[in-house]
Amino acid sequence: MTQSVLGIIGGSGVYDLPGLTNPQELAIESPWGEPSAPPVRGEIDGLPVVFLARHGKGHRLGPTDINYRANIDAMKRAGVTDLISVSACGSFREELSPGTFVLVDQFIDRTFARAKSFFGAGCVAHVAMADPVSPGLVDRLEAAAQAESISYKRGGTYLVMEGPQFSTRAESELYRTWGCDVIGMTNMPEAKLAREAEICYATVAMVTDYDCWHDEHRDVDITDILRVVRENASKAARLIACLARDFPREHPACPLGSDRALDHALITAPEARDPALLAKLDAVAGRVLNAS
Ligand SMILES: CSC[C@H]1O[C@H](OP(=O)(O)O)[C@H](O)[C@@H]1O
Ligand SMILES: Nc1ncnc2[nH]cnc12
Repeated sequence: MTQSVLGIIGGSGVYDLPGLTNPQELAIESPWGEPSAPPVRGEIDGLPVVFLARHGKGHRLGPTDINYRANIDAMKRAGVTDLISVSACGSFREELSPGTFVLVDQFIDRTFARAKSFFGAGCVAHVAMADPVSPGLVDRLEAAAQAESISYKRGGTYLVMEGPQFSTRAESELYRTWGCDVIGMTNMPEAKLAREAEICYATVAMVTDYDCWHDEHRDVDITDILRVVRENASKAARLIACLARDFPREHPACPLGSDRALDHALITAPEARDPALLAKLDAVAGRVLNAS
């Protein structure tokens, strides 16, 4: 049996987790570099919870500067089995107004300046990403949103742009024609890396603005985003507290197999593997590497 450890990655405006009892900074060293901040481990109603501020203390890091590999590796080393991203996002739909929480189920990754895999020369792996979000986690987030009377939408496609500049109007219109629902700058490669690390992943995308396509709303700016995020922070804290309270203490097997994503993903023959890379993969891929 694997004990559940709930991980929370807090995005813009979410720099700590009120309600975490006995919080302690973990001094985790990752072979992938520096995480954005030391993960903080505590408990909510007896459930172990690990919080990480994605942009670091004082929002030190922009979306391209974040070491996504170090963050996910650190969460894996902290024992996280199930990971929730709490993120600000722009909306591409009239009905997804600021304040709505979107439980996204798809991503389009338009980022281009980030390390996107733990694997590569010396140990190649290809994990499935058709369904990037763990449906069991979304079920629990939905139940928590209902219990807390938080306005939410289940399902939606999150376009991940490189940033840090917001979209041009032409880009915003283009993403709408693609059927995207929301836009942000951080959930990729985070979701891909969580999958490689066999951690179940889901996103709560908190709508803060209408980007720049809407005739009757002014174009997105940072002041508006931070105002809405601050208004939403207590809702996000209630959602997480409710999720944690009702979360199974034994990690439930992911129906998609996210938590066993490496079972058939490694393609490099054992004799062709690079020992230096294998050493860095001890946490992320130890389960399968130690078995073969
Ligand atoms: C602060 S405005 C843009 C910034 O906010 C979102 O960050 P996060 O996903 O960490 O909440 C968005 O992705 C951008 O990085
Ligand atoms: N409109 C927007 N574009 C990209 N990232 C965002 N984060 C919040 N709003 C955003």
